[in-house]
Formats: sequence, C-alpha cells, structure tokens
Amino acid sequence: MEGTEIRNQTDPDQSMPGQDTRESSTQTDCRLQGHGPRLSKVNLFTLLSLWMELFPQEQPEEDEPSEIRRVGLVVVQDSKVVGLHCSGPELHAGQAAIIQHGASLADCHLYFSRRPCATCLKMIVNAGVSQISFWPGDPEVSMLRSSSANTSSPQNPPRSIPEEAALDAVAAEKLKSNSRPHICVLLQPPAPGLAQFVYETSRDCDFMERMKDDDPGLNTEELFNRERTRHLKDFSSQLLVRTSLQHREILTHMGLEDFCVEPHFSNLRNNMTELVEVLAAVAAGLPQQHYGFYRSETSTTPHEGLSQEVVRHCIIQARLLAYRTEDPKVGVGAVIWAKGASAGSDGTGCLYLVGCGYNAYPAGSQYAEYPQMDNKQKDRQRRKYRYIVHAEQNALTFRTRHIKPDEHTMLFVTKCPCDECVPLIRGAGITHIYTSDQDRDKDKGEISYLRFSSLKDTSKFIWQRSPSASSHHTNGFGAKHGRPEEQESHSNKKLCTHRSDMSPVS
Ligand SMILES: O=c1ccn([C@H]2C[C@H](O)[C@@H](COP(=O)(O)OP(=O)(O)OP(=O)(O)O)O2)c(=O)[nH]1
Repeated sequence: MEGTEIRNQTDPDQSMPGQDTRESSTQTDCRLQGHGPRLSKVNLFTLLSLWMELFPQEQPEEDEPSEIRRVGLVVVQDSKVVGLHCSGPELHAGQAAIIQHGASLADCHLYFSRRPCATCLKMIVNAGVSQISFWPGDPEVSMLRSSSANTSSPQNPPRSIPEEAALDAVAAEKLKSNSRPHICVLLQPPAPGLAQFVYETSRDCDFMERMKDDDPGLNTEELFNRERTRHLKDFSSQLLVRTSLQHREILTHMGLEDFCVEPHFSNLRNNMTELVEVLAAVAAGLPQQHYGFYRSETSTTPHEGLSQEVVRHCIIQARLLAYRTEDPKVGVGAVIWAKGASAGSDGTGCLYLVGCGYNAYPAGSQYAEYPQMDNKQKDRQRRKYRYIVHAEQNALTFRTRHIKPDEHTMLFVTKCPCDECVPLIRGAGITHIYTSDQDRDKDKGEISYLRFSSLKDTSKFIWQRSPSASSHHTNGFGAKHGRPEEQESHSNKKLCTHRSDMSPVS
C-alpha cells in the first residue's frame, strides 16, 4: 500500500508531518478555558471538500446516474485554503483546479471528497502538488454505479466493479506509487465531544436565535432536529458507503487493503460517519424553510444575483470555519467569493474564492501568548479583544486573489461585522455582505456593532424570514418582520439577551 497512509490519531490536533508545528501550539486549550472542542485543520479541509461536493448545481444531476461522480476539492497552501472547487458540467474538480491555479498548485495540499480519476490525477501529479488526500468513499469513477443494463444502486450493489472503474483504479494506483506527491487518506477522529458540541452550538447559533426572536413560540429544537435528520439522511447516502461489504470491496480496489483490517475498518467507518454527522448539524443551523438572506434596507426586495441555496452554502462554509476559532468563547467564520464576468466550467459557475478566515490570535503566536479572558474579567488588559484578529480580517489578509472593483465581491460571515471590521470591508471593496444581524446596533463596551447599519455603499443581505412567508404567517412563524420591528427586536435584545460565559460558537 505504498503512498497510502492510515492516519488515525487520538489527538486530532496533533501535528502532521509537513504541517507547521506552531499551528497546534496556538490553539486554545479548551480544558482550561471552558471552550468546546476544536475542529482540526485536516477535518476542516475534509469537511469543506465534502461540502463543496454538495455545492448547489444549476443543472441537477440526471435521473440516470453517471458513472462519474461529482467531487469537491479544497486547495491548501501553507495551511491556508486557496481554492474551493467542485465538478461542473464539463470539468472535473481536479481539472477545474488545474485551470484556475496552473503550476501554482506546486507545493499545495489537495483534499478531495473522492479519490480523483486517473485523468485528473495525472495532471495534478504533473503540476507538482505535494500531497493529495481523499475521502475513502466511492471514487470519482464510481464503483457503485454502472451504465450497463443491470444498473446498480446502494441497495443493490453490482456483482463486480464496473470495467471502467476497475481500469481507472489500476491507473490511479500506478500514478500513486510512481508519483512524487504523497497520496493518502488523511482522516482523523473528531475531537471527543465535537459532534455534541457542534450539535449544541448549531442549535443555538445566531441564525436559529433570529428565528426564535421572530417567533418565541417556535420549537427551535424540534426544527433543528428535523433538519439535522433530513441532512444526515441525504449526506449519508451521498458521502458514505452503505454496507461494510461494499466498502471493503471499494477500498480493496483502491489499494487500501490495510483499511479493511480491524480495528482500522471500524474506526474508518466511525470517523466518516461522525464527520458526516458534524456536517449535518452545521447545515441544520440554517433551516431552509421560510428563511433566507434578504436585503436589510427593505425586506420586500428580492434577493439579487445569487440563489438562496448558493448563499446558504457559502454561509455554511463560514460556519465550518468558525469551528477553528481560537476565541475561548465565540467562533466566527468568514468566506469571500467574487463573481467573475463569465462562468467557468467549474461547478461554482461564475464564482471563485477570494479568501476565508476565522477569528484567532495573530498567526504564529504561541499558546497562551495573549490574554484569552473575556469581558467578565476585571482587568481590561487581560481581555482578548485587543489581540484577536477577526474572521473578516483574516479572510482579507490571507486572501488569494485581488478584489477587482468591476466585480461583485461577496462576504459571507457568521456574525454581524463589528465597528473595527466595517471600514475594512468598505475599504477592501466588498460589494455584498451576507450575515446575521443579531448583534447589530449593540455596544458591548470593548466591541461594538454600531456602524453596520450606516454601511450604505454595500448591499447587505440579512438572515430573516422570507417576505412571502411573512405575509402569509404560515406554519407557526410569527408576523414580525421588516425594519421597524427589527429595530425594536435589537434594542430589546440589548437589554435582555446577554450570553453566559459558556456561550457557544456563533
Ligand atoms: O466582525 C466581527 C466581530 C467579532 N468577531 C469576533 C472577535 C471576537 O473573537 C468575538 C467577539 O464576539 P462578541 O462580540 O460576541 O463578544 P463576546 O466575547 O461573546 O462578548 P458578549 O458576552 O458581550 O457577547 O467575535 C469577528 O471575528 N468579527
């Protein structure tokens, strides 16, 4: 099994070979700070790749399943995400990455949501990529689907691997063993309690809170559980291999026989399931029905440009990033996408990634180098606020592309931008912001959110009840919406909702 590794460490943040060792030392020690478990970088990149595979498509997959499956891809350079891709109508995700990044892929790490086909792999190997990691489910050239008459399904596995998939597997194996890049499966068990932490914090995130504020009678827990179950079902059928038998067969054909041995096999399947559960919980934090991102200026103006599905997708990317926060208390994630003049052949259409980030202490700082206390501490100099770099600030600082004045540049952020960030966002030329405005107009002393309302030259799209749902007051959702009521709700919140010290992410 040359070139393939089982990474199954007990400490998810344990440094990887080739990974910056400072990275693990900067993390907040959750046991000391009361912070929930933190997502490891490997798991973040893995989850982002799975999520990219699920990027909403203009053209839904044909009824007759193709043997070529959609793939999500995350391109990482120096531990920073520099590309998010997915398969499109013409190009596979790997090909799209080659087209967009060219030889600058050299020394990048690539995280695929499936083992890429040999056609992509040869170009990627050729570009000098340093490491390729893939999710060990059904590969891009599917071993579960067949175009032959006896079409298979997850319920009825093919009696043998389709010929095309078997040939592709042989070629991929050859590329794996002959290539300079390290081609491996980099899966880590999520930190103990992470799934539960994500479950709790997603259920109470700003987006859910907004729904609760609008309709105090709404059973958000029930709504959240329903959404989570629905996502879990969808994501599992897409991303997991249903039976152990099928999974063993696939792994064997991919040259991953070592994974088929116990306890590795059970661990692998457990880790995969747990990560899919995390993804389902994060996605459930933004229930699809009746809510979406609508202009803040007047909630009756329909959303322009991006579909609600795409916006929601990008906000969920930001929510995943927030689980890498170094703030002992509040995680914030931000993603910036730009809309190019013409659609590429990537599954993201005209959109391309500009940058992403989460709130953290200055890059390269050592653990406990900076104060981590929150505003309940008495000494002002011991508070975190002067040291933490905000999610938007990291996304802008470590962006991979220039922001072009003639293009729409869209910031997706899980928390209302604060007064420190608003001028940066304006100065950088961000044209659209998608966010929750739960903290808008609040002044918390050390950090305030007063300037967001006066940010005039940027279109703001706020998570709120869809204007059409509001006018009908359907399904138990209350009637409150629109600017006057929103303002009333904010001032009320200022008085009555103060989060506790153990306040969760987002
Ligand atoms: O635009 C912003 C605003 C804030 N943050 C981060 C910075 C800091 O890490 C955290 C502060 O969150 P919040 O304002 O909720 O402060 P808190 O510590 O939770 O205080 P409080 O208890 O008053 O909510 O959010 C960002 O990344 N971007």
